[in-house]
Amino acid sequence: MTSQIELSGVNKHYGAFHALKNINLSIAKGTFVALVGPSGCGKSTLLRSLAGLESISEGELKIAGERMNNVPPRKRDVAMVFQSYALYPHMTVEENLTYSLRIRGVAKAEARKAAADVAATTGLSHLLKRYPRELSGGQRQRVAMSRAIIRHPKAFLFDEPLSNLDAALRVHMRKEIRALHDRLHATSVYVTHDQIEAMTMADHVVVMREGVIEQQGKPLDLYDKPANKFVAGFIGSPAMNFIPALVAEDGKSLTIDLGTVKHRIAIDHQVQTGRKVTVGIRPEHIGITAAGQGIFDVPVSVVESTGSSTFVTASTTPELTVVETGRGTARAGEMIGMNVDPANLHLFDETSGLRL
Ligand SMILES: Nc1ncnc2c1ncn2[C@@H]1O[C@H](COP(=O)(O)OP(=O)(O)OP(=O)(O)O)[C@@H](O)[C@H]1O
Repeated sequence: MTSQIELSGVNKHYGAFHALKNINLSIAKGTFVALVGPSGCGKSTLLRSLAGLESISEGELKIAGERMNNVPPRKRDVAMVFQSYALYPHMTVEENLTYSLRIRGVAKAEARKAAADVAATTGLSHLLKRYPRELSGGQRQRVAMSRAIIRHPKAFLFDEPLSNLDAALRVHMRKEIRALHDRLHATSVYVTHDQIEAMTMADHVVVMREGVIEQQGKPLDLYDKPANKFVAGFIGSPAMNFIPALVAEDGKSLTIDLGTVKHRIAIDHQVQTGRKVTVGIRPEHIGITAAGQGIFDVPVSVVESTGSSTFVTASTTPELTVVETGRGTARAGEMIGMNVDPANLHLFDETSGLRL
């Protein structure tokens, strides 16, 4: 498939600060890509570099096959949708939508027709005469998206567009944005610090840390086979449990260290005997049984239920979190047994953090 956006060896320096480090990323036409990572990892810088709002220090950026390094933002033919909406407060919805066409010389009647068409797609037809202050957060976000759509850009660039909305509306809007992307056969790059948003919306997730792409791939591939401990801890909620361990002399089991107690658990592939590793176990991959019935027993410190699922914290060192479906059976202050399937264990080198 042809690449709509292609970054090769991209670096960005802000003075002495190295904000993007050797970024290589190829985005096929029609793909929805999410850039995720903790605050300050460089995801906004990367998005702004695509838009031309930041210049890149080294490397090459191509959009639809054309080198864009020195092309000004307005000539890149990409549309950015911001968290702050960036609507003109003194203009009606219709004027906000037609403005970018009008300044490009499109005739008034044609621009109004385009606005009406886009508004029909985004459910804004009845709001065209309103001012931004007369709209809800979700409606303003829809105007911001409509304003991007009306230009038929080569790519949509979203910078945390849902951060200002409440939880229920976020869930609704993420479906709406994804549906729009599909309907328009768009190419979208979406920045978020919310890994659930990234996992549910994107075809391709790019996980960044300190200016580096730590891993990129399909959402569930990142969940199933995180390349390192950082990605393992970042993708998945609640976060993966990490336990220090030593590979036993048979190379097929581990001694995990839970503070005061050590336990032997089986692994499903051979690892060098005596190697120090970190074992990762997702909270949803631990089974709870009665004490004495599992592979090992732990004391329960906290039980939190949302009704549909129950979060159990074991007061081991490090603490372990387990998610059970439904109300669960664990009680704070009691002992429980834990079971893990060796196929669900993730092993990382203790020093490098890389997957084994
Ligand atoms: N104009 C600038 N001058 C110097 N440093 C900057 C500038 N803009 C950003 N940075 C630094 O570059 C790093 C990456 O910033 P960026 O805004 O891309 O992070 P982010 O991943 O989008 O974070 P957040 O989720 O908090 O928005 C940060 O450490 C930031 O302090």
